[in-house]
Amino acid sequence: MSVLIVHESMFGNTHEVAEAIAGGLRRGRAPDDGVRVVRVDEAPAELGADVQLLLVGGPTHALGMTRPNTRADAVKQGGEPSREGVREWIEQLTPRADLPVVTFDTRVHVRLLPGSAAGAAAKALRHRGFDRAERGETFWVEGTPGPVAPGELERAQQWGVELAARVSHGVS
Ligand SMILES: Cc1cc2nc3c(=O)[nH]c(=O)nc-3n(C[C@H](O)[C@H](O)[C@H](O)COP(=O)(O)O)c2cc1C
Repeated sequence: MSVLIVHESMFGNTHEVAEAIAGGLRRGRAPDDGVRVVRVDEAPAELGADVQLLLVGGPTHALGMTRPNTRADAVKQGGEPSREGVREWIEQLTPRADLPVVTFDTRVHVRLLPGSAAGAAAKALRHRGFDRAERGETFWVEGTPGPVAPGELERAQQWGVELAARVSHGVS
């Protein structure tokens, strides 16, 4: 089994979460099996046949996935520029209806602030033809630049362990 974790991150928080999930997946699996963490602007538009689980993660911007204007805003606030985001990647991705896909995101914990990049990405993936795409977890950050809130990286790692078990049992 090979797991591909495609993620977008402007201040590094979603990247830390992606690495923690990868750590959990590796802990839950044989050591030399493939778990790859890839930035969205280096991710392939065609997924290899070896990919048996796809995780897609990104920061929540303006209640959903990032857009060019929200990314420009993040860069003004000190974020790293990115050629494209999860939204644009999904739009040109060759669909695989059979592939289990689980999304995740990062957000700030503000009361009554709705919206999640994970929810929006799962919907966009299903619309694109990934019939098995589902919304996964949200991980909290303490402000726009971060850091990741206490305990969230441990929770991400634990989630990775659970995802590994799910796939290796063939349930997904
Ligand atoms: C332009 C912009 C819009 C944002 N909008 C939201 C939002 O609607 N809801 C939210 O919870 N967080 C929002 N945030 C905070 C981001 O979710 C936070 O910066 C992100 O989770 C950090 O992840 P990263 O380090 O991987 O970029 C916004 C941040 C920026 C820069």
